Amino acid sequence: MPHTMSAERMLAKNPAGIILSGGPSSVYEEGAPSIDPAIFTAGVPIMGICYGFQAMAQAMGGTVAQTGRREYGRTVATVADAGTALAGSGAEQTVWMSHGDSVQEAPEGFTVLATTEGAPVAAFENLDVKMCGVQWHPEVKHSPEGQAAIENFLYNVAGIAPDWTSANVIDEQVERIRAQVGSKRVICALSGGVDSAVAAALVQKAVGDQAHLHPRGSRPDACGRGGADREGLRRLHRRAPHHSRREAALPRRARGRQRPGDQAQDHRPRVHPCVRGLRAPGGRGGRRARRGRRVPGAGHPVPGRRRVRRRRGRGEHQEPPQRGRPSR
Ligand SMILES: NC(=O)CC[C@H](N)C(=O)O
Repeated sequence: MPHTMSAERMLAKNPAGIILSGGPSSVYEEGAPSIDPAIFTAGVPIMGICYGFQAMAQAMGGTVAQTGRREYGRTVATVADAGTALAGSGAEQTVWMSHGDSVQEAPEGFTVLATTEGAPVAAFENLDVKMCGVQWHPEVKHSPEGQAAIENFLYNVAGIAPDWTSANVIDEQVERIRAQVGSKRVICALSGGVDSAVAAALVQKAVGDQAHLHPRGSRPDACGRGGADREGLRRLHRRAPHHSRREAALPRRARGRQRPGDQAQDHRPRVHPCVRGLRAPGGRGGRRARRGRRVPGAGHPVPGRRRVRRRRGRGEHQEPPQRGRPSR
């Protein structure tokens, strides 16, 4: 979320926690990024990192100043009291620093957890208001215990359950698709790439026969440039009865009889007519489509007629065809 967002709008998203990130400004400068102070009294768990830590300190009544003791890079933090936010830490930990300002005094009610040479308050927490912060950067690999600090905030300060799995994501998306589609029907164009294949699989799982899958070529195995698993695409395709029926209604030559790689003989429609009808101005068999020009979203063009004819008529004495547009 941008720092300019009002607390009201942030809270409308029902956040389980907020992390205030770092940034190059100084909180005491005029025009420095500020956060709607109402966010600090809303009861939402908040973690501050570097600039975010300083912004939180200032907003909660602490002091921030430039100390002249800039710290950059690997730094040793002395952990006097690991508390909850640094639980699991030893008496010292290596952290990655990048700051010129420091929190001089922690806000009232906050426990100072760690210090460094350049930062008298390098980490603090107040579990009553579910807030904590660190002067260093736990989000980079160079802070070896940074991940633990972030997990401590999420699980133990904010109390968020670590129950995210990819299976949940599928169920969630399926539910959302069902709610959005209702009893309507869906056209799902398959490019042969991974994204559209995943989207198609989700749509089909959600609404079954209400989904009409349209691979870019007329056969599933003609799809794609090797991005998606071909067998998977074939399976998806088999489960889409509407496509087969639609395909059966196509003229035989449009159904794809050519050998792979035989471009000149490729009479397949560049996209399924249903999709082309939606996308291309002039629709099915339109002039733009036949000339071998690109129709937005219509896959690769087959060679234009003119080029095919030139090739056929080429004699020994003639110049070989030039790439690009033939000159007149
Ligand atoms: N990386 C940061 O967030 C820097 C914060 C602040 N500008 C400082 O130098 O202390």
